[in-house]
This record gives sequence, structure tokens and C-alpha cells, in this order.
Amino acid sequence: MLELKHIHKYYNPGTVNEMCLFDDFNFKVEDGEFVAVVGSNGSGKTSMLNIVCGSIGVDSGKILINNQDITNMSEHKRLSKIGRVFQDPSLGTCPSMTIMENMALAENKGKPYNLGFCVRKKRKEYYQDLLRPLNLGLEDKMDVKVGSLSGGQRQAMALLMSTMTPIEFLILDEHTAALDPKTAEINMQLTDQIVKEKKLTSLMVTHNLRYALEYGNRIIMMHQGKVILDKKGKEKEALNVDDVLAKFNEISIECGN
Ligand SMILES: Nc1ncnc2c1ncn2[C@@H]1O[C@H](COP(=O)(O)OP(=O)(O)OP(=O)(O)O)[C@@H](O)[C@H]1O
Repeated sequence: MLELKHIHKYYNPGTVNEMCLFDDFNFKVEDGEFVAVVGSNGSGKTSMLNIVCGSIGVDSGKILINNQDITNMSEHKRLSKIGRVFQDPSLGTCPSMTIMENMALAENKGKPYNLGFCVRKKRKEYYQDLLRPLNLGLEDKMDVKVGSLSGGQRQAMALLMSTMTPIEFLILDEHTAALDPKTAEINMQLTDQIVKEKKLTSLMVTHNLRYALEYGNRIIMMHQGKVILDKKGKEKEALNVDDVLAKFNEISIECGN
């Protein structure tokens, strides 16, 4: 279980640009939940993910994983429990390294990287077995530099790599936003498959309302640092894209747009 308790977060405190994003923000994700996070621009979605991952600190409040207080745990340590995929495919893979090297790096996340090339060579078949179900032919390009792959291929690899070590949480930050519709769909199906197979508790920020409703078992909408809609199970299943759009319109009218 992941909990954000009484989170207060200011950006640029003490300056003319001071901005309070979270003012007593509370949010709980139960084990096994796949939460789709939608919301207006600037509502705090990415900031929330950054707070969970430890990429940014909080001014007060607590972050708990299975009742363990991780508020002061470094980002590096937290990432042993958390896998993260970003919108930009180049952030999840190393472009100057080959597919083989990237996979070896991902498998050794959190360990000193001193395994000999021979050891890695023995893993080649294992990595190829992992890549084959993607149906992208990557298993035949083990020595190709990742920088020469397409965005969709790299994002599929990023997804696979982020879940190669035994993580508890998967954090997806608009991970299909930069992909063409067909590739985005393939990556979403792959996400769903990995989440189900590995029973990962997941948080997925997306602006694609269809994905938010079709995938996962809970949807939240954020606005101005608050959760303004939270539906799961049958209540979520009963929602359609028009319902969610109507809620977006409500927010826009409130903001005078
Ligand atoms: N490093 C930062 N310094 C100052 N302000 C920031 C910083 N990061 C985010 N903000 C501000 O915090 C607010 C929330 O930003 P955040 O990126 O979390 O929103 P978001 O919901 O992910 O937006 P989008 O849908 O546009 O990606 C915005 O007003 C943004 O300008």
C-alpha cells in the first residue's frame, strides 16, 4: 500500500513566484490497484509522481509504503521498489548502449555493475525470450544501439526494463503520449499485460481518457492540487469518456475558461 499523508508542497518558497501546489494532500493506493490519473494541465499529476519517487521533496507530510515511512529515503533507494516510465522514450533507456547492454543494466538495477561480459553473454537468450513477445523483432537486434530504434520500440523496451527487477510499484508518466496511435495501443496492451502478470500496483498519468477508462481498475481526476474525482470497481466501469469530459468542462467553467 502506498500512502501520501498530509502533503504540503510549495514551489519557489519565499520568492515572488511562490506557489502552493499541495495543501494537505492525502491519497492512498491499495495493493493491486492500477490507478489512471487524469486532470488539467498543471494540476499536480507529475509532481505527485515525483513526490512518490523521491525526485522532489515535500515541505511536510509523510510518504508511506506498506506503513514504512519513506519520506526521507533517497530517490535511488526508493527505485529498488519502484519502476518508472516517462513520456520521453529517451529517458528510460541509454541510447549509446546496445539492446543487450541496456537489458543487462536494467537487470542489475541497484547492484554494482561489475559482471563480466561473458556472464552477460549467457543472459542473451534470456533477454531475447523477454523481448520476443513484444513482436518488434528486437530479439534479433541485440547488438544494435538503442538510440537507433524508433520511439515506440524504445518505450516498449523502457517498460520491459523498468519491470525486470522485482518492483512493487509501476509509475507511468504519460508513457504513450509521444507515440503514434497504433504504437501507443501496443504499448498500452503491453503495460496491461505486465501489470497483470507481475501483479504490480500502478499509477498511470494520461491525457488519453479512453486509456484511463479502459485500463486499470481505478480512475482519479486531479485539479489544482486536489483529487476531485475518484472511482473504482463497478463505479469506474459505469463511467464513459463523455462523463469524464463533462467533469473536465465543469473544472474549466470554474476556472473561467
Ligand atoms: N520544478 C518546478 N518549479 C516550479 N514550479 C513547478 C515545478 N514543477 C512543477 N511546477 C508547477 O506546479 C504545477 C503542477 O505541475 P505538474 O507538472 O505537476 O502538473 P501536471 O498535472 O503534471 O501538468 P501537465 O498535465 O501539464 O503535465 C504547475 O503550475 C507547474 O508550473
